[in-house]
Amino acid sequence: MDRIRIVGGAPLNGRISISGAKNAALPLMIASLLTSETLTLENTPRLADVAQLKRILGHHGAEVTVEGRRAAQDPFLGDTVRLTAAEIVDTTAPYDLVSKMRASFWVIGPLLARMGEARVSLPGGCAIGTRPVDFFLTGLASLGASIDIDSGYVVAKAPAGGLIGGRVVFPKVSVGATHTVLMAATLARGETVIENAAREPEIVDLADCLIKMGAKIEGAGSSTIRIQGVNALSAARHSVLPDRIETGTYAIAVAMAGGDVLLEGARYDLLESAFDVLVEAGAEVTATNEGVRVTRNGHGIAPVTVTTAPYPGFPTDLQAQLMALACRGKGRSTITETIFENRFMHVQELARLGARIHLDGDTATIDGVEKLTGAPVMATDLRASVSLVIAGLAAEGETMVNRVYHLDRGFERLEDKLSACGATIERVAG
Ligand SMILES: CC(=O)N[C@H]1[C@@H](OP(=O)(O)OP(=O)(O)OC[C@H]2O[C@@H](n3ccc(=O)[nH]c3=O)[C@H](O)[C@@H]2O)O[C@H](CO)[C@@H](O)[C@@H]1O
Ligand SMILES: C=C(OP(=O)(O)O)C(=O)O
Repeated sequence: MDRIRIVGGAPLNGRISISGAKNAALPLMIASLLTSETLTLENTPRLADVAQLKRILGHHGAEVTVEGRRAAQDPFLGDTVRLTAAEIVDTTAPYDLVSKMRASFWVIGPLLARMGEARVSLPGGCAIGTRPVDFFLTGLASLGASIDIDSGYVVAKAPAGGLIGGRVVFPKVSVGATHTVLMAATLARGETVIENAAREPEIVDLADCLIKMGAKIEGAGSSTIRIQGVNALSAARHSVLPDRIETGTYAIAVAMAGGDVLLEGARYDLLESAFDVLVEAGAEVTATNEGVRVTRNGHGIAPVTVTTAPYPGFPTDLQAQLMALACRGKGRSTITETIFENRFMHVQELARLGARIHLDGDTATIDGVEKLTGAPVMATDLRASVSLVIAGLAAEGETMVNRVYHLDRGFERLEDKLSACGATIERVAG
């Protein structure tokens, strides 16, 4: 299995091109199941999760083809993916496909809306908490679906004549449940109102694409989304939003290693809360015509106090990376995780590099150290893995990050992007 080898100490200088967002590309691809016509998605990142979802959509009958990327112009330019689900050939999403990736569970929304039935295995995904699906089930039930659990599968059936618009009130903000009910409601009869909807930019991106396909949606990006169901959706072309978590990750890497990097194609407006924290930590962050420029020269890293929250709050998907940065802070930082109850798997691995972190329930107290020292490490989820890369960039000597397949789920050619900016980092095949 491949590993990533890093020798720390070099600052980062240059340009990093930001890819299309994993967490936007996945629901957008799933939305292709809502129509028999072709959905064309530009700027789709090359990631293991995207490849896995291609397999899942293929299982349901979608033909997925990739128009070649213009590699000669920009090796990081995203793929244009064409998805055509002319017919749904199977409404069951089996365990062996769904268990590898949580977002694949979301096919339940389009399958149920278009075919009137779906049988979908309970999902897998990053090991960061129990991650139940109760909001999805009550949400779909509010659109008239009957729901049963049978041998690890959710069996959902729409009433005769299809789903019926309804009022869905989520008890807690859920990105996945909002995506799923939003997709299902586009083909339901009448009006659906989603209250306490997730406001993440990826929800807005999905809604924008659904609107291009003919859906009638108002309020995406706010807590209340209104959908008027239509009879059918049609072909559309849409460009996937830039990845704000990849953006934040490289911004934190620059804050950690020092240097001056232009994050090309990044959107400042998608990540203001995290940029505010980085400025507090001593980085300079500037929105430019080409993206976002991040620098840290001369100053040390100041400690931070941060609590993760749904958008527009500080994202849980940057919590591990920020913790790596705080390990080199001059003083005590506090990071509270409010979204997932078990998202601290990076703590014991950061400790291998010399970090001093104390965990108490949902709060980590980090006492910054003068130096981190390279070591072999291994992470059990995507963002935890990249936090170890960030720590390795500032550690003395060699850090070897094992189980790289987690990184490949969410970061496109991470080692190439960082080494182009002067980091000593390489993939070791094995
Ligand atoms: C592919 C994708 O986009 N993944 C993102 C998505 O995950 P995902 O959509 O799985 O996360 P949710 O927003 O649903 O989870 C938020 C919280 O709600 C809870 N919950 C959720 C659904 C449910 O039915 N019942 C329930 O209790 C979860 O356990 C969690 O505590 O949003 C998370 C929160 O921003 C991000 O960390 C993930 O990167
Ligand atoms: C938790 C994540 O992914 P998933 O929801 O697919 O497990 C993530 O992107 O950080």
